[in-house]
Amino acid sequence: MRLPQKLTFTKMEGIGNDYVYVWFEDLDTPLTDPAPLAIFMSDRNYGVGGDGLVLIGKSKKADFRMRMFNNDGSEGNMCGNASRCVGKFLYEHGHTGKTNITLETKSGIRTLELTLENNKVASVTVDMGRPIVKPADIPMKADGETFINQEILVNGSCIKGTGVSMGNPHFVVTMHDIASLDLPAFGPLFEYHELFPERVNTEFIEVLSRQKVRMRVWERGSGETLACGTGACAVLVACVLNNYTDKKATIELRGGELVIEWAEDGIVYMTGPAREVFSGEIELI
Ligand SMILES: N[C@@H](CCC[C@H](N)C(=O)O)C(=O)O
Repeated sequence: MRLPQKLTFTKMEGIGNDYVYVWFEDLDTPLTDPAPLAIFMSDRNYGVGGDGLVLIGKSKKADFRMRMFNNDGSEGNMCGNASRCVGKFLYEHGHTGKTNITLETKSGIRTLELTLENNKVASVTVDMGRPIVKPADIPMKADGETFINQEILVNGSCIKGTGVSMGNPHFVVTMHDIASLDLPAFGPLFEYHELFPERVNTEFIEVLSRQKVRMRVWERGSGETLACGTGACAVLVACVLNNYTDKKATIELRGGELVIEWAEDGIVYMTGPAREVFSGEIELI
């Protein structure tokens, strides 16, 4: 089966982390290799424009299924901001009337709890699963049970950071002034660092109080984005492990704020908004 000549899409954003969303009933056919489509759709000059592509479809294991691709075509196991947008898309585009939706992702089944205002989705709380801190499972080439505030050598400088996986790998680095950071120069040094065999998403943070942290992110496969939901969860977990914050805090990203809680059941919950920007039809070239 061939892809149709024209695809209907919806552009959505979760605190500025923008993806192109496409509904495919069956996510495995006819799209055997979504990477070129992700690169084309994300292109801000020749495509729709976004940080990547999100495919939504039916699932045999949960209510629905999501696959997400970065703008370089690589597939991410999980995407926090996209999962909130998927909840809004499914409800407002009439795919479900449920406000508690299970979503199959490459990192497991997640639950989306929709909060409605005037029958529109105002915010979504996502069960983001349990954080993984063992370096071998993040994955990170380091021994031991955790990697908390330990030094790594980056371009000749010793930099301390904490490794956390939220279904995808993150490295959290505390700094004094993240605003002046030259991320396009600095980010790739972490993304392609030999310590991370599957590359890494890196969060640069300033701890403002025990309930508030400011962050910027360099995402593997997409570069600097305005926000990263799994990144915000990894930041909260890293801050708790370092005793910088309480187990519930607001994470301030360039595109907006998320409330993250590492609850007593061991699960990390993320709450934030989702917004539809526009829908359209694009001719595939
Ligand atoms: N922006 C996302 C994460 C997207 C995937 C990431 N770049 C990866 O490859 O692991 C989020 O909101 O979590």
